[in-house]
Amino acid sequence: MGGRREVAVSTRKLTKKYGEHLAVDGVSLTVRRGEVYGFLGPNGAGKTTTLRMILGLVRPSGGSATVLGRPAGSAGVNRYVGALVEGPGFYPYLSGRDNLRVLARYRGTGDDDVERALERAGLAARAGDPFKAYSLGMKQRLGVAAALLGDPGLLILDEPTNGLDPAGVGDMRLLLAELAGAGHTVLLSSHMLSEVEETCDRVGVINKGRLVAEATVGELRGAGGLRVRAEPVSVALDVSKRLTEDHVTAVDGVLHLRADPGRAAEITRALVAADVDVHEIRPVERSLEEVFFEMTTDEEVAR
Ligand SMILES: Nc1ncnc2c1ncn2[C@@H]1O[C@H](COP(=O)(O)OP(=O)(O)OP(=O)(O)O)[C@@H](O)[C@H]1O
Repeated sequence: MGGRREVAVSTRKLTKKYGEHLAVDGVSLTVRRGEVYGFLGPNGAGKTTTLRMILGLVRPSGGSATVLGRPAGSAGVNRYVGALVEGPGFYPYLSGRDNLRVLARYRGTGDDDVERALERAGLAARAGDPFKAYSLGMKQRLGVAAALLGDPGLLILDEPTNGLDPAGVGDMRLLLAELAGAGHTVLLSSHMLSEVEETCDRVGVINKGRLVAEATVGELRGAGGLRVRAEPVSVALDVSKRLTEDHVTAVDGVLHLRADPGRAAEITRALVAADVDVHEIRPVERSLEEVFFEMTTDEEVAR
């Protein structure tokens, strides 16, 4: 039950340091087979670096990643993985179709596969145009088409809606739904909640290199919270973090705890036991946007 065969991607305390900077800080996430998983976070949160480690393109400073039951980047595994991570090097003077044909040769697939990928990515009508004439959105579609070559079971797409207009975003949503319906697993990143909330089965939220939540969209939305005004704020923050495994943000001296509102009495007791004066503690209902904003707001900046 729930064994390795159910898991498409799993990372354990995956970490990447650039000098002293922790770009990815102990990320443990799980993508199940057949699901569309949204990896959500603001710019610079560490999404691309995490995806690159999962693909074996960047060596982790610590922790590990497993893809389809094998170590990330190990021989043979990438055959089952299609990826769009920062524009692949396309030849500017070749058409979209010919660019894909070159890649298809590497992947050991044929022209039928290229046509199917172009069709699925919504690029068939312009497949004969040179790459350099493509708009950003069309380049993005070509990147997705390239990821689809060989019909891999697992797709890893870094910001696939980047540069797409609203119609393009809608098309991408349909494509993802179609892929999921056909049994593919999709791991995609985005910095826009609205882009993942309809499409994704589950969401991992990353902020400043750390995974701050992993849940279904429904769970995130339903997740209760508590608003606490207490002094001294720094002690209240420490206690709250301890009680909620770090799921606390402080905005203007008010703490927002991602915790079951039913825990209000327990949390109050712990605060008082730490000599904190509790002025107010009450449950809060928030929209998904607020939940996301709270989880990804830089405490220091917001204060
Ligand atoms: N090769 C590198 N050398 C040094 N720092 C890096 C390198 N790659 C990424 N970083 C830093 O690591 C952090 C995370 O970057 P990353 O690109 O993974 O974030 P992201 O969530 O994908 O953001 P974006 O959506 O802007 O691409 C950033 O602070 C970035 O500046």
